[in-house]
Amino acid sequence: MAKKKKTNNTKAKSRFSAPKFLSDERTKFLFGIALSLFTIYIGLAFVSFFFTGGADQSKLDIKWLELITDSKVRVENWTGKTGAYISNLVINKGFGIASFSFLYLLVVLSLRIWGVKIQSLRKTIINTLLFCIWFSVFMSFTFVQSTSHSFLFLGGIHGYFISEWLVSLIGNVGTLFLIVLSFLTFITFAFQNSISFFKKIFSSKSKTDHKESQDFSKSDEDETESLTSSIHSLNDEQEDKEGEDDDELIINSEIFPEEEIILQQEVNDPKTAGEDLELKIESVSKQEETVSIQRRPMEDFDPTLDLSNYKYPPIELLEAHHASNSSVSKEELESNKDKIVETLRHYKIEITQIKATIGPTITLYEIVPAPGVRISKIKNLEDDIALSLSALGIRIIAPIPGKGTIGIEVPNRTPEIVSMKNIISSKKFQESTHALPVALGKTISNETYTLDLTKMPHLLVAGATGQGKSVGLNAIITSLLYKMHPSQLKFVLIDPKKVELSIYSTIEKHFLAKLPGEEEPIITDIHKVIATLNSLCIEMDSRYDLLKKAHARNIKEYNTKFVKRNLNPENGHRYLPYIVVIIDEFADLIMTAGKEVETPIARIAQLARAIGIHMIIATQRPSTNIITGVIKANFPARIAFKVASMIDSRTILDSPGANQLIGRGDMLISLTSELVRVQCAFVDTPEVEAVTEFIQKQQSYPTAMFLPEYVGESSENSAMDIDLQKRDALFEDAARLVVSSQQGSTSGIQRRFSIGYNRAGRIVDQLEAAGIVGPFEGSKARQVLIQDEYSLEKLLSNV
Ligand SMILES: Nc1ncnc2c1ncn2[C@@H]1O[C@H](COP(=O)(O)OP(=O)(O)OP(=O)(O)O)[C@@H](O)[C@H]1O
Repeated sequence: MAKKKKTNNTKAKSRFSAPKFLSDERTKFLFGIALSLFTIYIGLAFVSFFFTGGADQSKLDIKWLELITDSKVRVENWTGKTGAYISNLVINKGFGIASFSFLYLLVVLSLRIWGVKIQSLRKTIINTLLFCIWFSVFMSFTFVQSTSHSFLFLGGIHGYFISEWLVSLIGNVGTLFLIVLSFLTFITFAFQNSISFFKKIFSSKSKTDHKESQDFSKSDEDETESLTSSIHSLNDEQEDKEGEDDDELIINSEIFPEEEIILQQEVNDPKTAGEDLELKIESVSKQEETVSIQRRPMEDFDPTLDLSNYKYPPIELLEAHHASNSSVSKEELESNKDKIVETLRHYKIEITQIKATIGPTITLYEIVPAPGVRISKIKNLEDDIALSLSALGIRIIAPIPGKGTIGIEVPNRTPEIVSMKNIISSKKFQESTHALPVALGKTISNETYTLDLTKMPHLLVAGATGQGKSVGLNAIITSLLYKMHPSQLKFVLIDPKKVELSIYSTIEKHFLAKLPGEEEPIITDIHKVIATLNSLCIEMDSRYDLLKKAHARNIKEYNTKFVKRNLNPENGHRYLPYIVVIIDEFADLIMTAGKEVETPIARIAQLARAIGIHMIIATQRPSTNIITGVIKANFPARIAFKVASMIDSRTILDSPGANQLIGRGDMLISLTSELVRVQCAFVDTPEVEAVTEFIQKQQSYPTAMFLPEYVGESSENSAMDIDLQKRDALFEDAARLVVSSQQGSTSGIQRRFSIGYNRAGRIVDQLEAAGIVGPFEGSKARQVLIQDEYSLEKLLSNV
């Protein structure tokens, strides 16, 4: 099977790839030069033909062979006999002055060889040829009389014959109509939105006919301008699609990397069972391919333009952490294998095959039990095997999903540190096309493990204290800092412990978002946390409104439209950066504020996926009163570091396993139902500081990104302070709205009366003071205390 794939793959490659010498840089270079010179030569020949064609004509009437062999024959054309001959052939005997379009084709071709892609080649060739044919007929038909005494056929012989034939067939009027029709057909197919262009021309024309508009000429101009730009943008879109196709081809060819195929082959190799089992050691390349950091190409409208000189942090800021790395010795592997086999035999379990895959901190022994052995029997021997190996953190996976083997994970005696440097520079991370790429560490087979945060779409991180949670969060933030531009990503950092995330306060103006008027970029105070989370809910609502207005289904579509300049900033549209909310000690928040934080978090978690707000919440207390059902339901992606008990593991992952981890960054990741064991990349505080310092030194935005203002509807800001004598002008109308709809939400009033959030908030406070709505209840709408309009009117007359 694997072989088949491989041959198919190579076949596909050979079918699609050009001969090797053609892709050679030197061949391309020389070919490019040759074609450019040839283009100039032909250009000169054509131009010269206009001046010298008459004089040369008689000399060109001899046979071609004679012309080139007889050196006595001299011509006036600046490019000699060849140029004169080609010009005469292409212009006079061919397409007339329309032949100049061939020069355009040659220029496009030369540029393509030099690597400059201005248009799709196929489209250019087809359009140019069609235009050339049409134009030559048009020129012949239009100027047939005026050039009858000249040596030059403006439409060439081709145009002359076709137009003569058409005139004889359908007459002058018919030919004229046909020429106009064919021109419109050409335009319609060459430019996709030309129909709407024409429609707009006609509609604007009819409008102006009816309306005696004074600035007639101005509006017309505008119209044309916008249409031209829409034609451009459409062309660009098409180009992009074609570009995407190219990309897809490359990606497809990378779907089955060779290493993987070889690996599969090994697994499928039939292996004879024997008394003395031979240990097969899976050789997984320790050093994954690394690449120098490459940046994504810029798009039409460049959201990064404000900080166009921004430099991404260089990889040298991170450390390699090589010092303590050592590999697992053959003796260690053999001895572990013997102990596993011995323990299993002790319980009368025979195995037919055993294979070891060495990971950075653990080694996976895969065994194939003899027929008839019950898998649950092996699963129950976890403790016995751990005892015989005298190792902590043995985990048995029975069976390994999709492999048909049983896995026994045994910690290595000397674990290796997986450095962030290695992970960031890995090809997999550098070439990842994820919208929010996160590099977490290495899997058991030494592969870099990356995630797309937008797909999660929220992440729950839990683990006992000291097991690597903070390092894990730093790894996530660092990998995002290495891949994203400040205009594309903002963090909201919430850290009740006050110390863990403070390291990032220096990049406030580049990468952080906070409430307006806040001093501290990292949110530590519980009241501010509540305000920030509610403010994020407002931001979420306003983003949804923008998406609705733009007819976009998600932030990606919206931003693409914005980048293509299809959305007008004057209508409130703006480039939407992704917002990643990181809460370091979630348990603290739930303990102190309970529902007040749980509700907005759940709301964001449920709805924010499409509009680019993603949450990562971390906790060291994985108990059910912290990770509640609501939270669990909304955080399908979870990471568990080592926890104390199986119950904790179940709370986080819905299955045991996290209690058997070895700590120091050893983690289990649950995305779907499957668990993946990954060694988290290690990034030390000085490394993070170096990265943030590098960013901080660069030009920044004037402030952090401001989240929408949230009116502190906190209970302390009580209704008692409100003076009802200074009621808002909309107070009574708002009261009627609230009572008739029986909904006391600030945003409802804001929308209904098209007023700002602050004013709507003040009105709601006044309504509360007047006893029309109840007190603030988190992000839920307030209770309406007046049931009918009659009671309301009575109350209003007394206020
Ligand atoms: N990926 C890793 N590789 C190697 N060592 C690690 C890794 N992650 C953590 N460690 C070690 O474990 C120690 C504790 O890690 P960390 O501070 O991240 O734990 P924590 O779970 O955040 O603890 P707390 O909850 O108390 O903040 C680190 O100082 C480091 O020595």
